[in-house]
Amino acid sequence: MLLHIPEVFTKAEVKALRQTLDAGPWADGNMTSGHQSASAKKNQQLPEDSPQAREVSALVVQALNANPMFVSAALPHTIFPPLFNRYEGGGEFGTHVDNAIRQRGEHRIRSDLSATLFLSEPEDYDGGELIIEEMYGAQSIKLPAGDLVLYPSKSLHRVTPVTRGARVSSFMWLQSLIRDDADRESLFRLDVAIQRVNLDKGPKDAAVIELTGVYHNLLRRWSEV
Ligand SMILES: O=C(O)CCC(=O)C(=O)O
Ligand SMILES: [Fe+2]
Repeated sequence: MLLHIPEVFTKAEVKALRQTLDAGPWADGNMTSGHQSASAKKNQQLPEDSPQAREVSALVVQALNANPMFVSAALPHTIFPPLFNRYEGGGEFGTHVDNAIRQRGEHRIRSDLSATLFLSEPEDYDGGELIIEEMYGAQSIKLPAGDLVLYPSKSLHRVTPVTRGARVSSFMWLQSLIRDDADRESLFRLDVAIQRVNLDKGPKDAAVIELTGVYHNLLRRWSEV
């Protein structure tokens, strides 16, 4: 499932984050690539240990953990520290699949989900669409600054050349409590449905209580903690 999560950050927050990021020591983007994706990648990244990357990375994780739609859809186990990239002057990222395992120091995660948080407004650059190949065909994603797209790490994806302006974003991987995409999507849809019934009938309604029990019992069966 591919999910658009609006307004992870407000416009004012994006502006402040961008001020920090833009002052950082941007470098060639091939520092986090696997062998195949390195040949496909033409962009810049902030070194993960730079103070700017560390500061904004922590804010991104904090905002995501406080975002109910993100938590419900991703059911995060561990979010690998978000990174930052910039494409300009024809920069692009050819078709690739993300590495299955990410390691930093002694932390190792399996990448179940990938996400891009857009930090440039779409009208400020041409190109830079994130094209994700899904079962039903390719989806082209270009979101307002502050919005995020969440997608299964197993999907082939690419970023089209940026021919005007610059596209700055935060990109990240996470391990989910639920490894299987279909199981995770079912839990998300069940949660959304429970919230709707809850709004309609209130939290003491027998159906809401029963369905909430089913949600937690499925989570208990399927989660890896
Ligand atoms: O820039 C993006 O939106 C995606 C980046 C990406 O696919 C990657 O770094 O693996
Ligand atoms: Fe990727």
